[in-house]
Order: sequence, then structure tokens, then C-alpha cells
Amino acid sequence: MSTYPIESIRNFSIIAHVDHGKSTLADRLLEITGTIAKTDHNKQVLDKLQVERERGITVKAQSASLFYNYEGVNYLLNLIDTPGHVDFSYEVSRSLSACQGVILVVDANEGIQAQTVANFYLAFEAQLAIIPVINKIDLKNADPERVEKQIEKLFDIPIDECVRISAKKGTNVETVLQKVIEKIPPPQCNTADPLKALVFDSTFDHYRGVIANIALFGGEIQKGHKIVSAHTKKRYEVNEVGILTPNEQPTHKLYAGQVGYVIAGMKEVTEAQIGDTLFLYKQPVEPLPGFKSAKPMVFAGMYPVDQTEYNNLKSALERLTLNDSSVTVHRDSSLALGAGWRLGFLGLLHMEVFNQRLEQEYNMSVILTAPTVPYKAVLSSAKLIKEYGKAEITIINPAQFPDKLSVSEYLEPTVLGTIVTPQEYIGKIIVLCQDRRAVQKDMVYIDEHRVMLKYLFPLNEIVVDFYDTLKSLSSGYASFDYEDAGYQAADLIKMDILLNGNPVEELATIIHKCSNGYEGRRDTNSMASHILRDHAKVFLVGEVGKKGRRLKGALE
Ligand SMILES: Nc1nc2c(ncn2[C@@H]2O[C@H](COP(=O)(O)OP(=O)(O)OP(=O)(O)O)[C@@H](O)[C@H]2O)c(=O)[nH]1
Repeated sequence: MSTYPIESIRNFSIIAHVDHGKSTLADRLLEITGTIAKTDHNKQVLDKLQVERERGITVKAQSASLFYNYEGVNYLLNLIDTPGHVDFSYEVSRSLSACQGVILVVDANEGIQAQTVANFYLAFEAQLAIIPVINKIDLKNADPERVEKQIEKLFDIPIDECVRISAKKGTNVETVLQKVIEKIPPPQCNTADPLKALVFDSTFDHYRGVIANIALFGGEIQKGHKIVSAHTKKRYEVNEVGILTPNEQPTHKLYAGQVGYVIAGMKEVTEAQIGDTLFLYKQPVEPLPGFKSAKPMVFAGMYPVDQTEYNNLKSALERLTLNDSSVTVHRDSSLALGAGWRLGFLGLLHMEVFNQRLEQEYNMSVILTAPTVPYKAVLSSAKLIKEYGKAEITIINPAQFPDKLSVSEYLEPTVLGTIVTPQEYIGKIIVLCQDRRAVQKDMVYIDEHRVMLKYLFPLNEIVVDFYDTLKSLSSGYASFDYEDAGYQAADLIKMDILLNGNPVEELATIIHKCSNGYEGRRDTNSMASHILRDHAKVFLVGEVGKKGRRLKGALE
């Protein structure tokens, strides 16, 4: 690959609400620039995983370098594809750190949705250039004018800056590339400076080890260089560098301003931590500001259906987590379910996708216990404080829920939720939010028919079926996104599950006093369906608190 001067490099991402057409637009950009051939087989090239193709969602971000001649100048355009679902928003923020601008895609029929708002603010706060693109103008119900007005009202972007396209048909897509060149500034960095490379993603290859995706903010890197990880201080020798087209294509060097990959004998993805800075041995640099590390929000116990499968499941888990460092794994065991693990996920979809990959890629079926969120307890018992070595503990396993007598305060995680809905569903949605103990923070009309609501939710109230309920009571029209909003004090209790009269510790859940009946029924039912597979008749009861308020009778 010839060398590109920094002023002819552009690093950008495409961000959008789920299904608004990021992957389709990315495919078209790859085709126009000749990166991939124009055939039907190339549908959504950047969505590599099988689950991504099946579900039509992007789970893992992929990048590609595009070459494009505009007005006689050759440009190198580095595209970083980002996932759309809220569970994976940490991937969006990490990709954005490697960019100077974004294409914000909005569906011409659906208009601005909850994730459009969340993604816009991520890009805005990172001070990136934003190119608004109205997609799907070929649809019968497309109303680009209305969507442009929404963009102007909510994001303060003038209507004439919006580009109307059909990614599916290819209409006007070339204009988007030209806007990328005109509106997004080249990266600010210098090849003469010492190497400073930001790790913004990493994958594991069974033959070559860790492949770290990097954006170079200074210097250059090539085979044979000795590099150091600012985070782990470990030293490596570079085996290979290259660009992504979107498959890895080795090159002689990578220069400041470029985006590409490096293979340097790292054995685990944890060695190439997202947000880490790589520099040359004996030429240390000030590390780039790191990313917010991925924080598990949902925990569940995982057990093999048959204990003889334990070792197979163990190795499947090890291999799968090599590629997904955002899953946390701790060993666990249970009298009823045997030896297993407690896993932490970014959210419920992440948990489902992980489970589905275990089934599809490793042919494993497992028992997953009811999901729980990370609660906290401020301990008052001197004995427990000594035991834990601290006064505030995080509880990721209900079996370890400390008794009220030894606790001065329980805390639950909260999120700030954004809901965008046609106005006719507002009444039902407000009732749903109140049922889930949510507190309204804001309500804004996006246009004469659509409303954006902001609510502070206890995380526990939305992890299980909130999204499905919201969708069904709004005939599929309301959208939802959320961001971390810290902890709040909560009146929590542990609900034991009695199996044939005996409590099964691993099936216990933590619930809020106000949501007893509703939660208890829901959990007892879902747990029954988990364990009834192997038992002809089971007497399953949810028991709350010491007095044992019973919630459900026998289930067959
Ligand atoms: N009619 C029409 N359909 C489109 C257009 N662009 C995308 N689609 C369709 O919209 C659906 C979603 O498109 P994707 O490109 O997968 O959307 P995405 O934003 O990448 O979705 P996630 O990866 O899940 O975030 C697919 O069925 C596409 O074929 C368009 O311009 N016109």
C-alpha cells in the first residue's frame, strides 16, 4: 500500500438506531470504493458472526480501509462499523475514540429513535464532526422532510446538512463519501513522533493469537519492532501489521493517522485491553486517555445440563471468552445443579447472544439461572466488615445476600432510560414505567406526533421483560435505550425458591419490597421452566423474607 499523507486520511464511524441501515450503508461504501465486489453474497460483509447474520444485529465492531479518488486526490478512508444494540454501547464509544467524525444514519420512515439520541450525544460529547444521513428514502412511507425537521429540532443541525439516501438501492451514497472527505477533519498527528497506538478492539485467532485493532496517533509500526503495552507493561515483538479490507491484509508499515491491526504474540485478549496504548520499547509516551471499561450489568449462574459435560463446557467457555473479554466468569457450585460458573454480561441480549454462540459454535446446552443485577450493601456488622475487608460490598450472587440485621443500607443500580414513542401510546407507557418503579425526568415533543420520555429506572426492573412489554403495548413503535445512572438506596429482600419444600440457594433472587407479587410470580414461573425439563413433577415455591410469604403453588 502506498503511503497516504495525513491530510488525505479520514477516520469515521457509522452510528444509528438498530435496523436503520448501518451495515447496508457500509456494504455500499465498500462496493463503491472497490473494496469488495458487487454481488449479492456481500450482504452485510461487516457482520461476521453467525448470530449477527441470523438476528440482523451487529455484535462485534469491524473495521475496513477504503480507497477513494475525489477530485483527483487519493484518499484513505477508515470505516469503523459499530453495533447498534444498547448492550453493546461500550463498543460504540471505543470505536468513536479512533475517529474524527461520524455518519449518523436515521430511517426516513421511523425517524429519530432512542438510540439515535444516545449515539448522537456520544459523538457530540467526543466533539466529532457529524454527517446526518436520512436512509431508506425508497420506502413508500418515507418522510425525509419530517425526519430532517426532527434532526434540526433535537440536535440543532441545519436541515440543508442532511443527505437523503437509499443504502439498499445505492441512491446518493457517493455523496456520503464526499461529505466524509469534506466535513470530517484528518487526524491530528505526526509520523515523526514516537509510536502511540490506541487499541480500540481485539479478537482472538486460534492460529495467530490476538489480533489487536489499532489507531495510530503518532509514529509508525512494522514487523520486528519491540513494543510495550502501557497498561500491562509487557513487551512484545511485532510479527505482522496490516490494514483491514475488511479481512486482514498485511502491509509493510502502519503510519500515524492510519487504522489497522497488529499481531505481536499476545496470547489472550486481556493482553490487548481496549483503551490501552502501545509504544516502542525505550520510547515511552504519555498513554492516551483510556476508555470506560465494559461493566457487567447482568449476572447469571451457568451449569451443564449433565455434570459429565462439565469439562467440555469449561473449555467452550474459555474459548468463547477469549474473543469476548466483556464476559466475566467466576467458578460456582450448587447442591442442586452441581459445579458451574457465575457469569457477568453487559445486558440481557449479550447474555442471549453468548448462550446462542455456546450452542451454535460449541454444541453446548446449559442451565442458566434467573439473571440478577449487581446490588450493593453497606455493612453494619463489624464481623462481616472484617471478613470482606470493606464496608461496602457488591452482591452478584443472591446466595451471598447479607441479612438485613448486618446491613445499614442496600443499594440498587439505576439507569437513565430514553423512550421515543408515537404520542398515542404515552398513557400506557407511563403506567408501565410507574409499575417498574421508574421516576419521570423529562418529556419532549420531537414533532407533533412523537414524544421522547426520560425515566430513571432501577436496572432490575428492566433487565427481564421491560423491552418486550414496551414493544407489545406500543405495537412495536416505541424504542428504548439506557445509560448507567449510578446507585440508589433500596428496600431489598431475598426471595428463596423452595424445590419440593427445600430452599435451593442458587435459585434465590433479590427483589424490591414493592415489587413482591409481580416479581415473585414472574421469577417462579421462569425458573420452573428452567428446571422442569428434568423433573416430572416439582413443587416450586417462592418464599420471601423470614415470615415466608408464599407466592406460587405446585407446578407441573
Ligand atoms: N427499503 C430499504 N431498506 C433498507 C435500506 N437500508 C437498509 N435496509 C434494510 O433495513 C434492514 C436493516 O438494515 P441493516 O443494514 O442490517 O441495519 P443496521 O443498522 O446495520 O442494523 P444493526 O446492525 O442491527 O444495528 C435490512 O433488512 C436492510 O435490507 C434502504 O435504503 N431501503
